[in-house]
Amino acid sequence: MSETLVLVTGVGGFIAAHVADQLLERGYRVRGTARGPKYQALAETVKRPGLEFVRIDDVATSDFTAALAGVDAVIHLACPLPGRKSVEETFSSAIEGTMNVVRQAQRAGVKKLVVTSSFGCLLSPTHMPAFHGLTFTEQDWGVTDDAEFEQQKDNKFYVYFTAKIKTEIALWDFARAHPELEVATILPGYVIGPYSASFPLPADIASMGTNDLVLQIITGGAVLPAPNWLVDVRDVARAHVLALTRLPLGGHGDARFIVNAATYPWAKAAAHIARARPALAGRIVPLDTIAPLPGVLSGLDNTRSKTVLGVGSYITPEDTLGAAVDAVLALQKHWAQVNREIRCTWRQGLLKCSLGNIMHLNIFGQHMVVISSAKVAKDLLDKKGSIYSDRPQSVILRLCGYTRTFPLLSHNETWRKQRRLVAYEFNVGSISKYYALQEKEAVTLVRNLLDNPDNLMREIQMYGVNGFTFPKSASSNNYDIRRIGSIIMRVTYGYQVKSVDDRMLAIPLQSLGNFSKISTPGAFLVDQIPALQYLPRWMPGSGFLDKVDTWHQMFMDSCWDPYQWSKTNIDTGDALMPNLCASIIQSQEEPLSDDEEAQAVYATGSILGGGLDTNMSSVLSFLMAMILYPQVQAKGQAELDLVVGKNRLPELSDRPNLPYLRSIMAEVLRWSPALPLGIPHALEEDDDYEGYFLPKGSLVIPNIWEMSHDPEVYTDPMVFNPERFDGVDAEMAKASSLAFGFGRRVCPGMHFAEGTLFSIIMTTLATCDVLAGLDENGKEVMPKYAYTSGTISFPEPFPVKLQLRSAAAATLLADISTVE
Ligand code: HEM
Repeated sequence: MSETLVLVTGVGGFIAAHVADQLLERGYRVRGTARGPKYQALAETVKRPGLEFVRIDDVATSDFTAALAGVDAVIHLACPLPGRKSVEETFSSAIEGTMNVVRQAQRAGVKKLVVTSSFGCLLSPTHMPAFHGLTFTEQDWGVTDDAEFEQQKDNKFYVYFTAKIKTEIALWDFARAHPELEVATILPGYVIGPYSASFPLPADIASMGTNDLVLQIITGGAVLPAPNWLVDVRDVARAHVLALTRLPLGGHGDARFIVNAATYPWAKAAAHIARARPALAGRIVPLDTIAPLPGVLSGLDNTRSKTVLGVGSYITPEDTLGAAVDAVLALQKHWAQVNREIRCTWRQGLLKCSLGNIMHLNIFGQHMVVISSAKVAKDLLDKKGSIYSDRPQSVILRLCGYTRTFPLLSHNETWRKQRRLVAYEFNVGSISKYYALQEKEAVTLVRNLLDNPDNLMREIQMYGVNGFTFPKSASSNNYDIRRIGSIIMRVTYGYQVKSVDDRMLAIPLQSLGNFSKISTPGAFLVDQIPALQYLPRWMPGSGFLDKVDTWHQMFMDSCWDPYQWSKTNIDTGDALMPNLCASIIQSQEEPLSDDEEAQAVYATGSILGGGLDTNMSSVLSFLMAMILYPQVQAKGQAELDLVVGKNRLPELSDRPNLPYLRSIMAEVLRWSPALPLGIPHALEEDDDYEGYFLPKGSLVIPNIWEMSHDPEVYTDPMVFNPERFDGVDAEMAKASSLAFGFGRRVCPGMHFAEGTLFSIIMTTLATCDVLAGLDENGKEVMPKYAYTSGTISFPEPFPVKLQLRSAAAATLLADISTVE
């Protein structure tokens, strides 16, 4: 064994472990640094001749005297990946961490230093040049800009790459001032591949390295629409070791090395995995939904890594991807074995994972906390509402205007103002004034469905698939599914929707459809690279900005037009009373200021967005459940016959006397929550929960579907079984409240929503049998429990048939006037 002792910082990390392996194979002695618990685990489990460990808790501030004793060379790799730390900590770990090690090494007389840098040090931290069809060489440098940084400091990638650029500059400045030092830097592309066989496997996603992107692809997550300069971790480790052996290599112009196998976009990687691993293909998002890159991808020139370092030929991207997929699959198996089951399925357009009750993911540097237990959701989102009530901010949604409405506003004063404006109108004490309206609209829905049952599913299909496009040929009466939209327009603005083409509802619906498309994770690169919003309109890749203009205009019209109509018509009597808009306007002694008026416009605009699809989804789930569980239907009808009789239609005032119907409604909300993953919250401060560290800025996703299907709480959770509540309202409330979210962001329309849903349940069951529809051959088609993806989830289309229970029921339905 060689006498040369190399200090490897952050030795448990993805690349560092391979570096240590390769050094040992070449006969070097290795001393690895690791932090507290990691140090303990390494010292106890990794026993190899020539390898020792030393504990360093904070690379930026710790004393390295003991670590550097007798050391001949340092390979410095320890650095957090994007988003793993706050801005200050990222800078401190990257710049101070590197300089602390380098300064102390120089003082200790160590001459040879190899430092891991990044491809990000070759270009601006905006990454715009990545799409300009260039070829980067080691002569290229990223330039940082303090003013731009101020604008971009919420962008984790920008922060990370700024820190890396500053680190490399500081390092080379120091090297120039200390010519006795022999320094080399390694600038790899995205590093993926197998894990070292001699070190412990990563304990969680946060410590997977960039293999988390591979995990994301094979578990149906979004495919990163970013340049992918791809390189195998074994080649990157080899380059570090070769650089060490080749030192001295000259000044910074000569001793930087791009280490990269190929330019291989993530979409191509996804396509390759789908082809090479057919068993995984079904898990990968449909390839045609992956957003195209916004320009011509630039390349990295790796010539010098071959000619100067002697890397020779790189492992091919296909082999690297194969090894990375195997590594990730093995890791999942390993995690499962250590009794922490990981279940990842692509269902609702978002990564839905559960690892025990709470799971921390790090995806493209964005921390995500997925909560799958009602208790944890309440502990965090309810009890610690002061720090768990923010919303993640999306550039594309802001550009289109949607973040003006309070469901998407940050947890700030404007959100508070808007929420207050609607809270009173929809609180449990105020909503009874809308009961009559909800009852009438339920009657109209049932009547229209009896006349033409096909409408419901045909239109729902168009909503789900095309994003709320209206059928061009729909006749003016066929707007059953918009019955709920009609209720909301009536309640919010006092506006009676006149026909299927009524612009006052059609525009908001189209705007909602746009929202659905725009908010799909990963759909717009500008969310990853915010600088794209400033692209000049003539530039390739700026086409999305024209669409943004159209969507923005439609969003503004959808909020302002109905508001203006309502405001103008309060006094003419055309606006039907009561309505939310009138309540807001009339409750003010003075005319609203411009800002107050804008808040009223966006608060009322939020109601249609919040209350339409959610309620529609629940109504469809109710109809599906009635077809699949006829015994439940019969029991509900029996209760109605007993309590209400057959001589009148039920009313919302009957609700207290209809416990079985109440449990049907609770079971609908539990069985098929309309927002299976809720709306993500964002964490405003670092938090600790039962040993988990949850970093500030994390996206907190309440996995409502999992909570509502927890087998430990709900026996046979997939079975629609209202009996599970034993008629106890508190048990029903526990289940149904999950569907409406948590904490300060809890759905403000929940009582109103329950009124609408209950009206439809009771009117349908009192008058009709809900039966399976027929296919073109006259055969019954039983619905399947299958739901569309998207934030709000609908049952996949299924045919339904309503059949009048009696002639008396027909008379009762016909007798109700629906004209106000
Ligand atoms: C079955 C029907 C409904 C369901 C399942 C539902 C569910 C939800 C959920 C899960 C949230 C997110 C809560 C969170 O962030 O933790 C939410 C928010 C919201 N809902 Fe509902 N909702 C329904 C009906 C309605 C109705 C009828 C309205 C309006 C009258 C409405 C207005 C809103 C608004 C404005 C928000 C945003 C609240 C905020 O961010 O402060 N929802 N809803």
